[in-house]
Amino acid sequence: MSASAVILAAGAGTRFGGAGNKVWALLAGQPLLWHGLAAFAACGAVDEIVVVIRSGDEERLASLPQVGLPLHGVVGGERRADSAWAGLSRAGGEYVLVHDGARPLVTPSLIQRVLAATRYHGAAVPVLPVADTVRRARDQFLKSETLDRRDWVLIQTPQGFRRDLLLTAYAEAHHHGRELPDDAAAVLSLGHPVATVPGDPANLKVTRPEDLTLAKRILAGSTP
Ligand SMILES: Nc1ccn([C@@H]2O[C@H](COP(=O)(O)OP(=O)(O)OP(=O)(O)O)[C@@H](O)[C@H]2O)c(=O)n1
Ligand SMILES: C[C@](O)(CO)[C@H](O)COP(=O)(O)O
Repeated sequence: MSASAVILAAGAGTRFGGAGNKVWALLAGQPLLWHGLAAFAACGAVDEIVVVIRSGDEERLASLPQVGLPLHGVVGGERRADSAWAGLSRAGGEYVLVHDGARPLVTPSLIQRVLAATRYHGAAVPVLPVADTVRRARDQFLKSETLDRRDWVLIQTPQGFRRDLLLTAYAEAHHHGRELPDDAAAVLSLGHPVATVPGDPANLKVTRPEDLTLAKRILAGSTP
């Protein structure tokens, strides 16, 4: 049963600031994107990687050190969902794992965990419990509304799906003009269940500059 990884690297990196797309920022001497590619190659359960890049990044992608799996570069779109669709359209596996290129600390064991649950349930995502109180706030002041955190989880990637299911879900979402924060949202809107597996607190999304500092500390094995 073949599996493809679709790694999304076509964002603008607006919140990260600075020049260029954050997936090319260096972590331990290699771009953030490369670390994710290496983890998928090391997991031993994926047959190919589709890397979704911005137009103009083709040479940069080709110049990355090889990771030992076939890499196919495709150009992404304006929104994350557009890029996921572009990657999905190139993926050939029976199963697909869609991953943020901005999550460099994904591990082979997390990938294997997601893929095993995906094979069983058709759709699976890694999640973290919410440790802090979650309360609505506006204009720098708290509102009284507080969520029961036991009912909520934080969602990570990679998110795994049967490829035919995710293709149908994205086609439907596009047809209805739905905004999709992640890939699971498309599948959930079909009414299909999405299983959860334990995520990894270290699998952070590098969103702002301080996240890169944290990722460096985690990789160096020091206490954040
Ligand atoms: N049109 C887009 C938007 C996002 N992504 C990718 O999706 C992942 C998660 O997105 P996010 O963290 O929001 O990245 P950016 O869109 O680059 O950041 P920002 O929203 O701050 O501009 C990133 O790996 C990003 O490269 C993508 O491939 N195509
Ligand atoms: C897919 C995701 O990483 C799950 O937590 C998240 O939804 C991406 O959000 P972003 O605003 O595109 O960073």
